[in-house]
Amino acid sequence: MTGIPKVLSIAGTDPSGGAGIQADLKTFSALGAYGMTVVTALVAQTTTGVRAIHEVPAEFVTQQLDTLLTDVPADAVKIGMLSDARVTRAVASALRIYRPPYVVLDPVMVAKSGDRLLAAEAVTSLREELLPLADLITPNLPEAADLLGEPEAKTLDEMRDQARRLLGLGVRRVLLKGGHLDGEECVDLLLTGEEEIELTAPRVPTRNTHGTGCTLSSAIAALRPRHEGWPDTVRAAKDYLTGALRAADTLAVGHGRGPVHHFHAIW
Ligand SMILES: Nc1ncnc2c1ncn2[C@@H]1O[C@H](COP(=O)(O)OP(=O)(O)O)[C@@H](O)[C@H]1O
Ligand SMILES: Cc1ncc(COP(=O)(O)O)c(N)n1
Repeated sequence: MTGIPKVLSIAGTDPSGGAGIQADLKTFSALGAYGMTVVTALVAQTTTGVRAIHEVPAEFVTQQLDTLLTDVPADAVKIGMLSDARVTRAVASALRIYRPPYVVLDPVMVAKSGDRLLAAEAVTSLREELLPLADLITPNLPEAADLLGEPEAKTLDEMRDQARRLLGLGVRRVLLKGGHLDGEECVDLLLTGEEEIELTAPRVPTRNTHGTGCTLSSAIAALRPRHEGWPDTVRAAKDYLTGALRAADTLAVGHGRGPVHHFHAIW
């Protein structure tokens, strides 16, 4: 495409600015995209964890989507926290109507603090209604295990097997993130149906990893309209995230797991 991509995040909030919709907008801006948002939940959270969640009614999520997308079509969409099954179905239904060219689904379930961001009973709707509409899903290891109803992968080989089984659920492409495994490198696996690609980055020695998943999925959505294909896009997005992690310790935000740092760069 030519021009500035208009990219939509459908997600929950983080007042500390490290994760959720706030992280998504920072990522879009840093990567030269025009950011738009549809809020699914207001979350009282910070670097130390989630205190409370105020859900947005599904009808109002639909109203936001209709209002926005009838005026401004999105060149790409990133989906994050959906909070419950009704919101999940509302988003699925809007995707069927508006058919954005690229849909990146980060199946957010549990915050790093351990708090649930998607009701346990909504996992079925996510799997059955939303997964088939996504061009790429970006689960971490606990999310992949939950989607498959299996124990969490502990090795790269187990990750590869689970990524293949995720494709078997009817998704087009899977980026299975390996940040939760130990090791000097953070290895993610991209399965496109045609290729299986290992994406490796040095593990940045920081505890400030709040918002890594949000940042990666947003970077993919921001970059996809201007890159050749998914492997190219995901590589560039991971490079951006690794840079943001390297810069994380220059920030001093909060008393818990601090956020990654978004800085402006030309990609
Ligand atoms: N310390 C780190 N250094 C470099 N990359 C990391 C680090 N921690 C996580 N990542 C990368 O950040 C992305 C998201 O990480 P992961 O922890 O797997 O998922 P989530 O943030 O959704 O829990 C992945 O690309 C992962 O490889
Ligand atoms: C609203 C919202 N969405 C997602 C996350 C997960 O964050 P992370 O990227 O650290 O896994 C979060 N903490 N809050």
